Amino acid sequence: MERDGNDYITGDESEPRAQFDGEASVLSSNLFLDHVGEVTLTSNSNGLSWKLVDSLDNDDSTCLGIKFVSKVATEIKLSDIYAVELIHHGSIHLPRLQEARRRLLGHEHEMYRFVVHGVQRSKSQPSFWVLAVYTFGHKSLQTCQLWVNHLNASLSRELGRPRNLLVFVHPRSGKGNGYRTWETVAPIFSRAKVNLKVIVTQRAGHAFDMMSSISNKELNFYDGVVAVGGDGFFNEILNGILSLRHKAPNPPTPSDFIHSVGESGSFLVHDPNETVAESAPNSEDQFPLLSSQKLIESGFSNSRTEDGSNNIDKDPEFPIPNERFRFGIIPAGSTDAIVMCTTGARDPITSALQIVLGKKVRLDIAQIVRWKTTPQSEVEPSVRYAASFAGYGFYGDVIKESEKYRWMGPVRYDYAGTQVFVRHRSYEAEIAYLKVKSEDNDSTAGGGQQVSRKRALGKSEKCVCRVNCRVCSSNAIQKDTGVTGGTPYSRPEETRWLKSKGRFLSIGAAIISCRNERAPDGLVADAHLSDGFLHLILIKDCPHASYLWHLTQLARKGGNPLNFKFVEHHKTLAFTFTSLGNESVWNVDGEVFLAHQLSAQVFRGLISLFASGPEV
Ligand SMILES: Nc1ncnc2c1ncn2[C@@H]1O[C@H](COP(=O)(O)OP(=O)(O)OP(=O)(O)O)[C@@H](O)[C@H]1O
Repeated sequence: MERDGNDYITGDESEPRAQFDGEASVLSSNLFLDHVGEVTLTSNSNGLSWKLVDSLDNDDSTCLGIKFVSKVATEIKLSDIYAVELIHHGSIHLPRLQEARRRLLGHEHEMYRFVVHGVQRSKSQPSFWVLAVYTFGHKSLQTCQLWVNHLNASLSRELGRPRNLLVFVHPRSGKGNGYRTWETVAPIFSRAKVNLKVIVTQRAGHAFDMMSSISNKELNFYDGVVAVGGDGFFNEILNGILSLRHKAPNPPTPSDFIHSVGESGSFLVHDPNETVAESAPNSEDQFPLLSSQKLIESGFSNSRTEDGSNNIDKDPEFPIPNERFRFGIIPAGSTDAIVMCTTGARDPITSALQIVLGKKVRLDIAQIVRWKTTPQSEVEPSVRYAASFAGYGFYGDVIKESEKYRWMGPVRYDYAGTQVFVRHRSYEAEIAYLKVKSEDNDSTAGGGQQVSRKRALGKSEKCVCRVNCRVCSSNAIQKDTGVTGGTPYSRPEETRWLKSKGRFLSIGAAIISCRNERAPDGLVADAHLSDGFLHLILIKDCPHASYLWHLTQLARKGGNPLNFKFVEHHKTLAFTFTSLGNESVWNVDGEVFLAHQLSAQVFRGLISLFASGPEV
């Protein structure tokens, strides 16, 4: 069958035609597409498109004279293709009419084949990405090979896709499925030809140890590190990388914060040359290593080799923030709030696809400095980084209680939550937080008049963080992060502290919305991935029934858990906490952290994740 003069002939005989369209080469030929029929396949700089050679060949195109538009995809963007591979000789399934005609003409059923692996957005749940597989066939191996080479060359020019990744698998994460989750997604990485170093952890702290001792040279070889596990496991890897490499001042503190070192507003910087003495790990902290570092004076960590020399001195730089290096998470935990906030789905396949396609979002990180573990303890600063949430009181008690029931799997949180709720404990504390300009007029800031204004504006005013979020890409607050970027509080005369003192059921600092299956909109629905703010949520002591109502709102899609008199919501950049009575523990990204007194600050967009942000 001839079409357009000599341009195209049937798939059985056609040869691919390459043309040059400006800079991009355009390849076109007739092939057979599995379950669709004979198509003209064309590739250009945007991707691949195909058209049925003869629509009459398509069984579905007409019926009793009524024309149907085919629902089968007719194109795929290059940015949605993650692999192309030649597969063995075999059959291509064709629509009945084509099949019958080919049989009649005695054409061979089997042909050479290649597969284009890509992604599609799920129609029912747009944040879920599903695998899309297109198998093309042709009688000539050469033709198939030409297409594979052509597409692979195009893919190799796609920017930002990882080639080398370090993968940590927590085999017992969540319901104990960590390893199985990895086995489900591993083929996606091998098809995409990503080189992997996979480490299955043997114990808590294993990933931290490896990430804190890996040389910068080796780290620079990788395009990123992937955690197959939950939020706590990701936190361990995050801390492993940042604890030795992030050079930053201590969080600012008000002048009467008794244990701040130096004058109010003066900062200490991580000094890699500082001498570090090891002390026994604090067994009550979930995090075995960070708390084991006794830090002298300025209190920051260091890395030393056996001969006492400093690893970092000899090592090339591993800058933080790092433009190239990204973190990935394949969800296998009990809560997986970070994955839900950054991909919109709690789905290992979606996460794996966003990693191999090299998606990128920036994420704010909170630096939490503990000054004392008990009222009597020495000033012993110890640093922890958090990506999603740090909470005290109810949140700390639940995580501490739930540790007793780890054997229950994820339901331990519901069980422990009920027990802690029944006890209804409150804790006396003083919080100081930095006033930021937006608190004066921003409808999202809570407390006092702002809360009533927010109530008046209603829920529809919430600006939820989504793909290509404008808030995250604006540079209104901090142009950059940390000391290099110059935080607004780097000039003490410009800072103003506000205080809240009393009995609290809970104190929470959300870095992101913390969406999860128990709280579908998260604790702070309009928190952003990289707006450079901490959302301080202070829940004052209140009657049991009121607190229950708050929790009910939290568990409801579209609920408004912050719309209560006993709830204060402050957007801030830094805060301090001092316990004044009986004590709870802190919950940092789902892990226990003991602190009688701490200071915290946020670094805008400090790290990047292989994720695209939630679609909805
Ligand atoms: N092989 C291991 N055996 C025991 N514990 C481990 C191992 N590897 C990592 N851990 C620790 O288990 C803790 C919890 O892991 P993870 O966050 O994956 O699960 P989770 O608590 O079920 O999930 P989530 O944090 O989402 O609620 C982490 O702090 C990590 O240090």
